[in-house]
Amino acid sequence: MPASLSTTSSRNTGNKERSDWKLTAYPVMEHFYTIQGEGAHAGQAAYFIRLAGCDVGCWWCDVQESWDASVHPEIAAEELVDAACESGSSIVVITGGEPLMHDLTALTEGLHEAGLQIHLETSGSSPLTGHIDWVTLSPKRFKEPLVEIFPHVDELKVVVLTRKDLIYAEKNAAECPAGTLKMLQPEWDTPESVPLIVKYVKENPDWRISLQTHKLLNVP
Ligand SMILES: C[S@@+](CC[C@H](N)C(=O)[O-])C[C@H]1O[C@@H](n2cnc3c(N)ncnc32)[C@H](O)[C@@H]1O
Ligand SMILES: Nc1nc2[nH]cc(C(=O)O)c2c(=O)[nH]1
Ligand code: SF4
Ligand SMILES: [Mg+2]
Repeated sequence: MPASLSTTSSRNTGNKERSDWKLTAYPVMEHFYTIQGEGAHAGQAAYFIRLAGCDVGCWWCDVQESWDASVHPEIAAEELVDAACESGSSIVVITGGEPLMHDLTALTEGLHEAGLQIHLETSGSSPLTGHIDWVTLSPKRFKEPLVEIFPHVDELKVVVLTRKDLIYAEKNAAECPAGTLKMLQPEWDTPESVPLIVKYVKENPDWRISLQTHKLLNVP
């Protein structure tokens, strides 16, 4: 294949050299148009790009089939941007897997060139790349966020199973900018966490509850 037609890898190598954004390819588990189910933008139509690969390993993760990038196809940024544009959405959510395992420079350049707003769902465990309009940080004890992400956080969303997670939520909130939206999200299969979260938010009203409403609506 001529060099001009070959795709370049999105692997997050820290290499700042940039090639044409259209040809940069990412391992993608799925991309689809749906309703944002979680957090501050819940209820808004959004195009989701779920990049494959995750090295965090949360045992309760609801998308474990995303972890192994090698079983998912590489898709060029141009195809992803075209699909997002054709959906008619004005918001694109980049999620995963752990999307920051990939250099998001090319993908975000293309999405912005198309006039789209870019939201990111991340554990913050790899370096932040690309230009993002809304950063949702969901920190994990299994692989802690890098401190460099904290100044960029718009929304902190902590998954709660037990009381320990509320302490972990406060520890992370202390690192985030003033004005960060602070969300507690029940782990889906741990309904016992709900009374704990309700009590906590009533006593600490600077926190809000985020529910995975897409699972209630039965949409992707
Ligand atoms: C699948 S993750 C992908 C993005 C990134 N790896 C992260 O963890 O933020 C997307 C969101 O779903 C949350 N999540 C994953 N499994 C969950 C579960 N079983 N219950 C509630 N939230 C969950 C994560 O904490 C994160 O906020
Ligand atoms: N509808 C819908 N909303 C979501 N918000 C965050 C999600 C994610 O997996 O990152 C997600 C998802 O998987 N589906
Ligand atoms: S960091 Fe995100 S994708 Fe990775 S295991 Fe945890 S919830 Fe799943
Ligand atoms: Mg999800």
